[in-house]
Amino acid sequence: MAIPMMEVINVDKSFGSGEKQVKVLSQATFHVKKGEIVTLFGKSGCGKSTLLNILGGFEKADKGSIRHNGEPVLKPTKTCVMLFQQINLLPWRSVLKNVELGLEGEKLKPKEKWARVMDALKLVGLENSLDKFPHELSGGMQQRVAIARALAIQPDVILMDEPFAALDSFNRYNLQQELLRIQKKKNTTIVLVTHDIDEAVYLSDRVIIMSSHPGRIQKEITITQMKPRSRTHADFQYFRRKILDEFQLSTELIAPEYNI
Ligand SMILES: Nc1ncnc2c1ncn2[C@@H]1O[C@H](COP(=O)(O)OP(=O)(O)OP(=O)(O)O)[C@@H](O)[C@H]1O
Repeated sequence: MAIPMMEVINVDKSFGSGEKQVKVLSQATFHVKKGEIVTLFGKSGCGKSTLLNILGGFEKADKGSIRHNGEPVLKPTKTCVMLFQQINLLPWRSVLKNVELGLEGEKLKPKEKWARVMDALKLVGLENSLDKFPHELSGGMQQRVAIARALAIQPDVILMDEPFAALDSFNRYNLQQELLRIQKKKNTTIVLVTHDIDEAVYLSDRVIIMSSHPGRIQKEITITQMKPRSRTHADFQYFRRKILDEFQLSTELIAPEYNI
């Protein structure tokens, strides 16, 4: 059997010490295959971001192991990049320079660097906005720049922590659609954190449901509806309901935009 792209095995994590110690993750185990979009889904505070940070090597697990292509993850690397809800563009750098930032420190010939940056910018549809500065862009466009910066690095895995949460629903829907297009083209592996049920069902191949206090993997739900998915299709509603059922939320609550 092929080695999964990412493996999380029996991960425990606590914060604080003594009486103030709080166990945030317990025995978390899951894997992500190449080219999959896997979403960590659960209530606020259940440990989704902590688990994502551990996957990226930004936090250390107390117990258990994280493997990327079979190798232990001990620190952040450029093979696994993180995209945050806060977009973190440098305001004094143009779109082009912000995307180039991801390649700083890499030994690339100028021509190769240009090709990578332009390829990424074309993928997000910003190849004609090279000289614009972040304040001249909408929130959605800024997040596209951040996605281009991540893509230019050509990572194996992109970790996304609620990347579209700050956007209005039009921009969010648009970018979700764009993300699927880009992901399909590059067969990128994505691990996403969200508490937006629509986003989880629209994007994911698998949704990993987490319970709280401490965070555990409660269930994995494979979303078998064909992509691109219609949000109004009965199958889409079926998977939303299936996720809501995990939280014992009644079916009356399955209105669009419902967030856990
Ligand atoms: N560095 C830290 N030090 C102490 N406690 C922390 C730290 N990071 C997270 N926590 C605590 O761990 C718990 C899980 O936090 P985490 O951010 O992983 O949850 P989450 O599921 O991503 O929440 P949300 O959906 O609200 O972002 C929370 O109770 C949080 O306060």
